[in-house]
Amino acid sequence: MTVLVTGGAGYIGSHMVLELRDAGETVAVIDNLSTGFDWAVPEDVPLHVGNIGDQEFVRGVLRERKIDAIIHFAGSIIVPESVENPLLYYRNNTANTRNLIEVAVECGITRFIFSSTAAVYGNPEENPVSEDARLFPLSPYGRSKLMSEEMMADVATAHDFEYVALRYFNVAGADPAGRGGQSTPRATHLIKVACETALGRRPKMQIFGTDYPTPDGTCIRDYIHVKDLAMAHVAALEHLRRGGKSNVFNCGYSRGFSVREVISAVKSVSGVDFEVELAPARAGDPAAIIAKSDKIRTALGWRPAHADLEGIVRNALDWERHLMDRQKAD
Ligand SMILES: NC(=O)c1ccc[n+]([C@@H]2O[C@H](COP(=O)([O-])OP(=O)(O)OC[C@H]3O[C@@H](n4cnc5c(N)ncnc54)[C@H](O)[C@@H]3O)[C@@H](O)[C@H]2O)c1
Ligand SMILES: O=c1ccn([C@@H]2O[C@H](COP(=O)(O)OP(=O)(O)O[C@H]3O[C@H](CO)[C@@H](O)[C@H](O)[C@H]3O)[C@@H](O)[C@H]2O)c(=O)[nH]1
Repeated sequence: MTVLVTGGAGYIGSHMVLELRDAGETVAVIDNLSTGFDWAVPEDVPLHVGNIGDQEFVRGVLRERKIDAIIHFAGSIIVPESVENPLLYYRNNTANTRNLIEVAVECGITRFIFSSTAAVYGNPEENPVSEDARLFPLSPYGRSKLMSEEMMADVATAHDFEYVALRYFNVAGADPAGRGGQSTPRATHLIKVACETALGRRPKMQIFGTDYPTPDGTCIRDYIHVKDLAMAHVAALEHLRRGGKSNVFNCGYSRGFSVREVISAVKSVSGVDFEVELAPARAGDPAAIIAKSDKIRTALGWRPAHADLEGIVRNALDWERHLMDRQKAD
């Protein structure tokens, strides 16, 4: 039986593929390579290049391989871009997920794991925020993911279909063994941007917003190592295979760092005091968001092993150096 990973050529999906392979699973990938890379998929893992919203294409892949479960990462991920182009997000994240689920149900695939996001909470009334808090996304990105969660709940009621929605907080870092990392050009994620600046790939970086109601005025986020996140999916897959029911879990460490604290960590780990400018706040950014994570620890037995900001930054910097060497060699 094969585990199908959509978006498996992207940042998180490619780590998932590595983790599944390490566990001896048979894996196949669907990716349209819009932000992913074919080289990020190991050569012995079949890569089907196409759109998850294209039902004929997906049906063909599901019929060709005996699929035991789908882990669905494919999507568009940038909060400010979703504010500028909401219809792109409702198509790629909501409509395409709908099309994928419809074919999954038609082909009798009953186990589905979905990449949701902390952005479904918006600005939480309480931090750390628990899964049953009020859901009030501030951006089309967050709403596009919340709609998918609601759709999956309805499908699970109507059909033989169980899902786990994992609400990721801010994913960062790279494979500690150096096999993968975040490779997107023009990335917008804080840790990646700061690492690029430390290594001279950008002349300077900006802090977006300095008068948020937080101790140092900058936004607070819960940064989770991509390897711990991949392990959360392994635990979710085991849960569904044991006959576990549909559920929603936060993926974070229950602690937050401000933008200034993250930049200090990158400066200290890299040893480079790079230039940082203060800039206006970005649209759609909540002030602070930290995961309550007891539910996934208790229900799925998830035990993070890389919850250390310096370690996350070290792995991210190592991957950035690897990308620079790769580009020099090309
Ligand atoms: N990175 C984060 O901090 C974060 C946080 C919360 C949730 N997520 C979610 O995790 C998932 C993966 O994010 P990522 O950071 O790895 O991003 P990414 O852009 O690196 O990966 C997304 C992958 O999906 C592919 N893709 C996009 N649309 C597709 C389509 N219609 N058909 C087929 N393939 C398609 C892209 O080519 C890419 O390889 C996304 O669903 C994202 O919303 C990410
Ligand atoms: O150059 C930069 C980049 C970011 N930030 C700030 O850093 C924080 C984190 O930003 P970023 O790394 O872009 O992540 P988020 O906007 O919090 O969104 C990420 O984390 C969400 C979960 O919390 C996911 O759903 C999204 O897909 C993912 O992009 C925010 O306050 C940004 O304003 C800066 O100040 N300067």
